[in-house]
Amino acid sequence: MEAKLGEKELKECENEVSHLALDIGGTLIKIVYFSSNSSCSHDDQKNGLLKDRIDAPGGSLNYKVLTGRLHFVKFETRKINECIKFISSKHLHHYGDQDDGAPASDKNIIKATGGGAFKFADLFKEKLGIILDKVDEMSSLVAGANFLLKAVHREAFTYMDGQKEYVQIDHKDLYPYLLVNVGSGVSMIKVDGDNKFERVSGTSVGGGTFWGLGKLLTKCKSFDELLELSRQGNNRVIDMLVGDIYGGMDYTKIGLTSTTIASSFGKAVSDNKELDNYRAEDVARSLLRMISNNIGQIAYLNALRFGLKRIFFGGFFIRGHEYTMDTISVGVHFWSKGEAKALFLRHEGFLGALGAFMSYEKNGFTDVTREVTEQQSSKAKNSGPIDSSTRDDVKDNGCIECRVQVRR
Ligand SMILES: Nc1ncnc2c1ncn2[C@@H]1O[C@H](COP(=O)(O)OP(=O)(O)OP(=O)(O)O)[C@@H](O)[C@H]1O
Ligand SMILES: CC(C)(CO)[C@@H](O)C(=O)NCCC(=O)O
Repeated sequence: MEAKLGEKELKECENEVSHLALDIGGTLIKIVYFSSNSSCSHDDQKNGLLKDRIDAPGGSLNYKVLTGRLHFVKFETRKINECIKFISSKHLHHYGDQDDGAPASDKNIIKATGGGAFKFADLFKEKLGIILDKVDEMSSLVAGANFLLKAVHREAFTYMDGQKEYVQIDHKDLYPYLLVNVGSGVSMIKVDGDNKFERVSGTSVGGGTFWGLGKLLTKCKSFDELLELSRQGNNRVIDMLVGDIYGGMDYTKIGLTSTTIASSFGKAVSDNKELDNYRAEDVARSLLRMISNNIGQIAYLNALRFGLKRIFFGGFFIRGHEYTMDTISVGVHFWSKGEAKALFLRHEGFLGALGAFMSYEKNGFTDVTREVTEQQSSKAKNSGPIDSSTRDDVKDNGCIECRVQVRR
């Protein structure tokens, strides 16, 4: 489902929109923007929401607090013109930083990350008159992940044997962790703190590989169709299992059961079948399992390399898909003998865009995380993070209710 302007969106145009950030990837463009319902009330000030600003040298007078929603929208990069139309129709391009000293044509500066911030800079200038202010992709991913993990309640969860369990994140015990962003390609980042990280590995066998090969092998027209097919398939039809090689037996000595995949797609060698003789469902299932297993294994090896116990998986490949998450989790559990844990994020695909959004902090937004956290603490009288109350399915387009502090 791609974004289209509906009545709801048009209504939102009436709200005050501030700050738009983009993550333009190899396959998908992710957009995050904030729309406010109202400015902060006197009560909010009494409740201490502005306390830090008031106490801070320079005071709070330069800032106002807005309550509203962070919106998440995505488009396919190959349909970048639809994205540009969307931004234009909602007038989002007016909501970056204003460079008052610049000539009129260069006034709107929008934070953007991902390779497309470089590749499409001229297109955005030409079509929307905006300058893309490039934010490093890796630091955006890390900033986005840290923000979600610290500020958004019920953001991280484990998924194993069909069981989803939300994980309460202890802020003091968050670092270090491994962030595995599965986009078109895969980046693995060791995160040690706010803006403290190192990209320790990567693999080109990622979401683009699954979608690209899947498209060729099954003739699927959309990524979701391919995922749906995979749900209905049986990988044992094409994958060669240990039991296929060992006459139905386990290879106990090295810890392999008869049902372990010995060779992904391996049965196709001896089956004497053409592609058409396989069900597309089974092909899709084997492919998803192969890619997910491989990512899980490389992630685990990197966690082992640095002694990391928690691995957070993000990127749009995950897509909240049960079988993908299950395969990755089982892989990490199997190889680490239960020592390491795979965790997933509800806003998995928007880490980079959120990180770019957070980078307005220096100029306009300040302490978004804290404001979001404080909103809940004033509501629920505890110091935990907010319940993100995501309205729609964040797999596609959605929003988080929150409070942000912006420069006047
Ligand atoms: N609607 C969709 N269309 C295309 N791919 C999708 C869709 N939904 C999920 N995906 C998966 O998500 C992947 C892209 O994920 P993501 O947006 O995180 O990466 P990207 O930013 O485009 O890539 P990169 O970071 O490598 O430049 C695709 O390769 C595909 O596996
Ligand atoms: C090139 C990027 C960082 C672009 O997002 C991503 O697609 C990626 O991490 N690819 C894997 C490249 C590699 O490390 O082999």
